[in-house]
Amino acid sequence: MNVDDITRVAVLGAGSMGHGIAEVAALAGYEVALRDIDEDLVQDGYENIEWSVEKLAEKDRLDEDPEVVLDRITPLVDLEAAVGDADVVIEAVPEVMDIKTEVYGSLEEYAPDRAIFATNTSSLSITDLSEMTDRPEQFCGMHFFNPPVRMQLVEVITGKHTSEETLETVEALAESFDKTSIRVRKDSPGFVVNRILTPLLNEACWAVNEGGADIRTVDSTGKYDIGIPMGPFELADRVGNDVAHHVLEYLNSELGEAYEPCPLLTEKIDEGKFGEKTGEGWYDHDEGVEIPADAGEGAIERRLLAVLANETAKLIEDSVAPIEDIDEAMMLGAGFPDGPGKLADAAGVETLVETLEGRHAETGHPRYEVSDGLREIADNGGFYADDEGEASGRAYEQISVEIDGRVGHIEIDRPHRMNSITVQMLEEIEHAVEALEEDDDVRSLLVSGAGDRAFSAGFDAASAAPGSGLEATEISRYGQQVTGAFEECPKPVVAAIDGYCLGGGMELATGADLRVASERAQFGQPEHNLGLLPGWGGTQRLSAIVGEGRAKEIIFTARNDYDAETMADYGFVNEVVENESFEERARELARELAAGPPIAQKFTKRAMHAGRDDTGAGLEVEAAAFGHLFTTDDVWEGLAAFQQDRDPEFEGQ
Ligand SMILES: C/C=C/C(=O)SCCNC(=O)CCNC(=O)[C@H](O)C(C)(C)COP(=O)(O)OP(=O)(O)OC[C@H]1O[C@@H](n2cnc3c(N)ncnc32)[C@H](O)[C@@H]1OP(=O)(O)O
Repeated sequence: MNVDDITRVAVLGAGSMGHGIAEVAALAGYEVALRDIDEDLVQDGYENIEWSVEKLAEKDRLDEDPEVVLDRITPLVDLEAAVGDADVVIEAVPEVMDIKTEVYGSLEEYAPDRAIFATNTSSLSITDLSEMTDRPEQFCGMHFFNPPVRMQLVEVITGKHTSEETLETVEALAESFDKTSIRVRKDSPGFVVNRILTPLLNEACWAVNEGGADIRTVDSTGKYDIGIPMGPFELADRVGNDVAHHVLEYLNSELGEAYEPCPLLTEKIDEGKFGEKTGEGWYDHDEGVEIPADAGEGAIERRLLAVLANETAKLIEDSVAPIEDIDEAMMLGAGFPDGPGKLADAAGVETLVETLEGRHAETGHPRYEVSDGLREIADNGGFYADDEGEASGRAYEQISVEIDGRVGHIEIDRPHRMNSITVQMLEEIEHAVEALEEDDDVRSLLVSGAGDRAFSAGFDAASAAPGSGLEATEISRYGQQVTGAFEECPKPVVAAIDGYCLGGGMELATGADLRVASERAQFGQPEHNLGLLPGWGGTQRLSAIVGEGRAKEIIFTARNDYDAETMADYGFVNEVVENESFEERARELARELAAGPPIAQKFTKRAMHAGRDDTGAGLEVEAAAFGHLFTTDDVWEGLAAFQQDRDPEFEGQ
């Protein structure tokens, strides 16, 4: 079956995953049957979808009426009616073998022969499940992440009997759901994301169990030094300690003692402290979770990275997935800032091997045995090393650069985090602008954001940690320099703005000479919501374009929803273009400018910018203030409120 032949999708199980998957399928335009074993369960699932679809509409993220989406979903209890005419059946019933056996038995009886079966299991063998049916070649894993409507990743897992045609169709189906699929090429316990994430959580527990660390130190290391969105304990409380323990027990039974659950984790389970859902886990969630930004320890960082690297290498060695797919999966499925391969390369794979060897000598525990795969990767010079053993790494990791005729195109490329900007990305942008400036064949620059949700939502708030004012002043100065690089570039620069253009992202666009926006673009300088000020030139350069009155309005209101037409009225946006034709129009404009007179363009930019008041002095005050603000309680509050999705309460401290 081809993906174009699919019109009807049946989802079995209306729990949190089932109803989420049904919603995703309906949003993509499929007719969906949502089935569970009793009326109340199906109705609960359907009501959850109603709530979620309404939320999407409120956020302006629906192209059609919510009722139209909801009308595509039929809640049902009768299995035969649910699957009788289905092209694809996605099973998301509880992870209990007996329940699955019963479901697949009946399913085979009612579903048409053409139907593909896909299971959302996270911890059972795809091959075993496929063998419960008469169509194992039409059976594969389709593993979504929670909540499906928000999480970008789908692992498509092959079973022993799965045909290539089935895998390709399910991958295309995931794509039509607007998801990114990675193929798990072997039916291996935990697939990719859980296989890497759970040993990380386990290792965090072992670090505390051995008495050398407390949970806040470990979480501070994970969150602020490695840069994962939550500390390991914070994350375990979010996914549920019971869930993490269950996956570990499964890995332990299938793969051996290296996956022995840490006794401290087992204790939490015995005490019923499952995390957020029970109000208490590693943290007391009535009191809230506060993780210090500066309590990380290098030894713990190396230990966590070493375990990540070892697991990753085992998956590669076992042909479960190549490194590029593993890295992408961990970024999209677990919010890693970079994949484990990239993180390990940055830390030095050889160092991580030594860390594992040292811990193995000390404890004798099998989880520290260095896999053959990791040794080989270390010998080759890293996960992203070429055959000669030199780090080949792509020149850029967080942006992509291409030369299209006479236009140098820089694309900000972190769509899974709204193209938010890290210090590494600033370095890459600076390097790219310099390289394009020096390339005589390039006559104009175009800068845009990957995907259609954001040009950029600003500085990466997840990696920002209040603390050293001096460091923040430096980050501000550096951001000013990079956002100013467009201004100083002698060639004309066009910013192509689609989706959100906020904070540092808007400051980057401010540095461009012309701005083209899609109708759906949204602008703002929301830094005051975080207790900050626009620190990458926003207090200076925005006024030069829209005038001081408008600039103050934009900064003080801290809104994030200025629409493109309004920003065109304010003089910020030069052209607003229909969403569909926007990208082509931005390219066309960049091409037009590339045909202009380079010397006249260079001197025009220089003359116009030289005529401004003393922006240099203003930038210096901005950077000093930005640094000072990073030492205040208000920034703690602002960043915490963003991460916890609530309104901040500023005390002016
Ligand atoms: C000197 C420069 C300073 C600055 O630039 S300070 C930062 C200024 N920017 C902001 O304050 C904007 C922060 N972001 C937002 O308010 C919201 O996002 C949006 C309005 C842009 C979109 O909201 P929604 O449609 O509900 O999406 P979502 O679930 O919030 O975002 C999707 C994923 O993107 C991550 N993300 C968004 N913005 C940032 C950011 N600025 N830094 C780091 N991550 C960001 C989220 O956390 C989430 O990630 P997950 O799916 O893992 O939960």
